[in-house]
This record gives sequence, structure tokens and C-alpha cells, in this order.
Amino acid sequence: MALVSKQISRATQVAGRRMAAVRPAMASRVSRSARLNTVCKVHKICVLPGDGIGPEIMEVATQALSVAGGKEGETFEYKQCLIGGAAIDATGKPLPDETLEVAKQSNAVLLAAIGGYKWDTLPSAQRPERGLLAIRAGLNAFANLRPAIVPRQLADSSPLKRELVEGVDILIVRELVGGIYFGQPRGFGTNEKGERIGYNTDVYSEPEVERIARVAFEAARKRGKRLCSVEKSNVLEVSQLWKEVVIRVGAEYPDVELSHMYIDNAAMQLLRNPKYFDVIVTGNIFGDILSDEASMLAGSLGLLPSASISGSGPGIYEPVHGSAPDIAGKDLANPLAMVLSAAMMCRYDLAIPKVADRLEAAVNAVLDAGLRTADIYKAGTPNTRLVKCSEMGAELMKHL
Ligand SMILES: NC(=O)C1=CN([C@@H]2O[C@H](COP(=O)(O)OP(=O)(O)OC[C@H]3O[C@@H](n4cnc5c(N)ncnc54)[C@H](O)[C@@H]3O)[C@@H](O)[C@H]2O)C=CC1
Ligand SMILES: CC(C)CC(=O)C(=O)O
Ligand SMILES: [Mg+2]
Repeated sequence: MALVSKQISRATQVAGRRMAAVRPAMASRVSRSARLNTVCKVHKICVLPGDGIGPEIMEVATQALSVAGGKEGETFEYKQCLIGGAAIDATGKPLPDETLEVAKQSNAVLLAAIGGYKWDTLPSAQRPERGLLAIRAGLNAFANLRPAIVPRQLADSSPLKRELVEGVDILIVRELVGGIYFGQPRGFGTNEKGERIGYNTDVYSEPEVERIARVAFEAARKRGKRLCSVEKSNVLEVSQLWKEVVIRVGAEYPDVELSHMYIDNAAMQLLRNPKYFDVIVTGNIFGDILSDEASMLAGSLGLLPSASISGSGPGIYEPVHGSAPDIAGKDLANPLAMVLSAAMMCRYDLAIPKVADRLEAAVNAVLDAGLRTADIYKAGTPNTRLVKCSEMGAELMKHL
């Protein structure tokens, strides 16, 4: 248990310290927040449950956070706001102005997930996903840190062989507010043959690549000192610029071994030899895809947390997965990625690492106790028991 606890907190801690080192703005914010904590110990959290399984897993995470915080004398003031499909239904907009305002006034944002079948027929510009993109851009949360570790207890239930995944500890550093999800022009039109077309633009500026590269190099420096930059520079100009800038920034980090990989090969190597990777730095869409893929090393998307940080305002803490409409409302979701995202929030924005430690230790304890939601349950595995989301939550509280 202690080993796994260390595994989880190492993957999350390292990136947080790095961010503080990279940007003085964040360092001073953290220490200011720490100073304030010693006075009032009330942390203002903007809570965004969103859609699908979002409310179910958020319930578990906020309860766990309050209990863990209470043990350390920390208090949380939750302000729940609308985002995604729920916001469209209530206000017509996927990100109401009020939500962004509350987010900006908070110490951190805890977000579950958005989207669902109900809104799938809307034009893409009006869908719940735009609310997610808008809050990331609105808070300039450009560095999305996605630790992908394989807890010891789950090495046998992984879809891959135990020897391949045991001890895997990867940090994916994904650029989050640029690239093809944001590039202009985008839209629909007609080509010269009169045929309808849809188009998007994959674009990065040098400063955008430089700042995410620095975050990744700093993270690698404190971890295994290996950084792999993933792009498609054999075909794409945007990737050629990416590679050039990463190499240039790399000159400032001679202690970090830099490698380059095309995205197609990286997607394959992640399954063939995941232990090759220490820190991966990549653009918005490649990081999105690679992190979902990396979740299969442990066996479920329901295990991967993330932090999206700007360095000059509140960060957004959200699981890697989406709203899982196929299991929403059935009490089947795995809440652990959401709980671990809350732990990342405590470690980074709130500077209360002891609360993070408690949350992570509780996650390890329920895994040690053999509790498995359906996504990580493998029938026939000794000393394990299939549980619902709510039961996993109740067991977490006991261990807190
Ligand atoms: N950050 C966010 O809010 C994201 C939102 N989405 C949105 O979510 C909706 C569904 O998208 P999908 O492609 O189905 O991706 P998804 O990540 O929601 O689900 C993919 C698969 O993983 C399972 N899964 C996901 N989280 C789980 C959990 N905590 N416990 C157990 N199983 C879990 C789902 O049941 C599903 O079978 C879409 O509207 C999509 O746009 C997708 C990704 C990220
Ligand atoms: C729904 C998308 C906008 C984002 C996504 O899939 C992600 O951030 O993982
Ligand atoms: Mg995704």
C-alpha cells in the first residue's frame, strides 16, 4: 500500500513542484495561498459536476475532500455552477458567464465531465464540449498534466501482460489551449467542385510551444530525466515548428534526455513498451488521444486524474475521462479518477499536501481491500469484490 501510495503521489507531486519552479507567478500564488491558509483555512472551490456520470463522481469526491480536509483542519467552500449540457438546458449556453466568473474568483476548479447523447445533434459550435474548451481557454489552463500510473493492485487485471505494465509511471504533458481544437479558421464551407467541406486548423505559435516545453522539461528534470516529444513532423508544418522549438528549449536542459517520436509510432510504443516513457510532451489532440490510450495500461479511464494549470490563476482539476453516458445514472462509474483529481488540486493550487496524501492513501486502501467498480473488476481474481460507485465512495470515507 505504501509503495502504491508513493507511486500515485510521485506522479502527481513532481509536476506540481515543476510548475512552481517554472513560473514565479505560480510560486508566489502558492505561497500566498499557503499564507492565507494559515489564517482562515477556507478554500473556495468552483464545483462543476456537468453531465452524465459527473454528478455521481463529484458527490464522492467532494465528500471525500471535506472529510480528508477536516482531518487536517482545512475547510472548503463549494460553489456549484453549470457547465456543458446541463448549462445549455438551463441557460442556452455551454459556459454561462457566471460560471467563468465564479471560477476566476475561486482558488481552484473541480470539474467532473460534460457531454452526452442528448446534445449530440447540436451543431458543433453549440455543443457542451465548447463549454469545456471555453473554461480552459478562459482560465488560460495551458498545461494539462495527466499522470498515467499502474497501481500495483491492478497490474494483474490490466489488458496487457503484468511484466509490461508493472511499475509504469508516465506523465503526459499535453498543451491544452491551442492546436486544432482552437485553431482558426474552422467551420463548414464548399470546395471548388461545389462539395460541402468541414475544416479545422492545427496551429501553434513559438511562445505556445516554448511554455509547454518548459513545463515538460522541468517535470522530466525532477522525475526520470527523460522527455519524449510526440508530433508528426514528417508531414505537418505545425509539428516541424513544435520539434524545432522543443529542441531549442532542450538546450537549457542538458541533464534531460530528449527524444522525438511520431504520434503513430508513439501510440504503438505505448502498448509495446510503456516503460520506455517517463514524460511525454505533446499537442492538444495527440495528448487527448494518447492519454485515453495510456489509461488502458492500468485497465480503465476511471483511474486517471488530471490537472490543467496556467500558473497565474486557478487550475482546473478533472478526470481524463468524459461523461460516460452509457453508464450514467446506474451507479456504475468509477469515482477514483475524480477523487485523485481532487488530490492533485490539494497538492497544486491549494498547497495542502497532507490532504492530498490522505485522499491518495484512501484510494490505495480501497484497492488494497479488493474493492473494484465494474470497469476494473476481473471475475475470478481472488480477494476482490464488485462494488457500485456509491459503495466505493462509502468505503473511501471509512478509510479516511
Ligand atoms: N473532459 C470531459 O468532460 C470530456 C467529455 N467527453 C464527452 O463525454 C461524452 C462521452 O464520450 P465518450 O467518447 O463515450 O468517452 P467517455 O470517456 O465518456 O467514455 C468512454 C468509455 O469509458 C467508460 N468510462 C469513462 N469514465 C468512466 C468511469 N469513471 N468509470 C467507469 N467507466 C468509465 C465509459 O463508460 C465508456 O464506455 C461525449 O459527449 C464527449 O464529448 C469526452 C471526453 C472528455
Ligand atoms: C471533450 C474534449 C473537448 C476534450 C477531451 O476529450 C479531453 O480533454 O480529454
Ligand atoms: Mg479526451
